[in-house]
Amino acid sequence: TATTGYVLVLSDVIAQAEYLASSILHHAEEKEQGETLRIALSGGSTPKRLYELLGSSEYADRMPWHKIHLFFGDERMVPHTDSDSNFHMVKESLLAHIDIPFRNVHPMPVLDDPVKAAEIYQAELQAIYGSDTLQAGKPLFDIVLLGLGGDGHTASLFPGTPVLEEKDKWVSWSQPSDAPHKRMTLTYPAIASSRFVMFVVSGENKAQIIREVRDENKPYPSAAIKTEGELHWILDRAAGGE
Ligand SMILES: O=C(O)[C@H](O)[C@@H](O)[C@H](O)[C@H](O)COP(=O)(O)O
Repeated sequence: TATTGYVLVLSDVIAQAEYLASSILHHAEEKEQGETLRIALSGGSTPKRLYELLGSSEYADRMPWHKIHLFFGDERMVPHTDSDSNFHMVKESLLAHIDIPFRNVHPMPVLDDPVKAAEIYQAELQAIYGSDTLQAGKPLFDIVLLGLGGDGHTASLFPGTPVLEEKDKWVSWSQPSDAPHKRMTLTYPAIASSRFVMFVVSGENKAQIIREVRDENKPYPSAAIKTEGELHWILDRAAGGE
């Protein structure tokens, strides 16, 4: 079944972050008492502005953080204190500024053995999901935020890496040829078990790859992203063009 969704081009990265923050607030407020909103956060530089906005006076006290669980779509296998760590970036830009229950934040574990680390994170997801198998109609995530690399990668699903073939595991790892660190990542099946996948991409330097992924459907890892729900592209004008 074709994935439904839309492309939204906002005037700039500020409007892009505002749109996403208000969208996340809307989805959180929709949740009944006792229900939770599960968000898989993306790493890299683009979403930092959104995290800073969610951690700012404009949103920090308005968000029902007790209802929100934050997961990671991927991670660099470096200590969480390292400046290359996605957890570190999220901690600095968001977690340090909000009052969210500790148990609602789910960083990817970083171990020397990435296979073990992936198993631990999968077990954590399965415990929260309440089953070891993903079920149609029961999404693991409400929202999965994804970025887009110049080589067409997303999360840590890099071109030519074995993790692209993963059909069962929810979490796995990869060693991209040109990336300094091993990576841990959600797999296609885990990302697909979602209500909303939102590609958040900005900057003129991404305009070409977006066209190739979206319009020319070139076989990039990001072009193979599927979701049970809706797939949206939330772009700034520089990336999305007119
Ligand atoms: O850990 C990461 O690096 C990301 O999850 C990765 O998939 C990122 O989203 C893209 O590389 C885009 O990165 P920028 O936003 O920095 O362009």
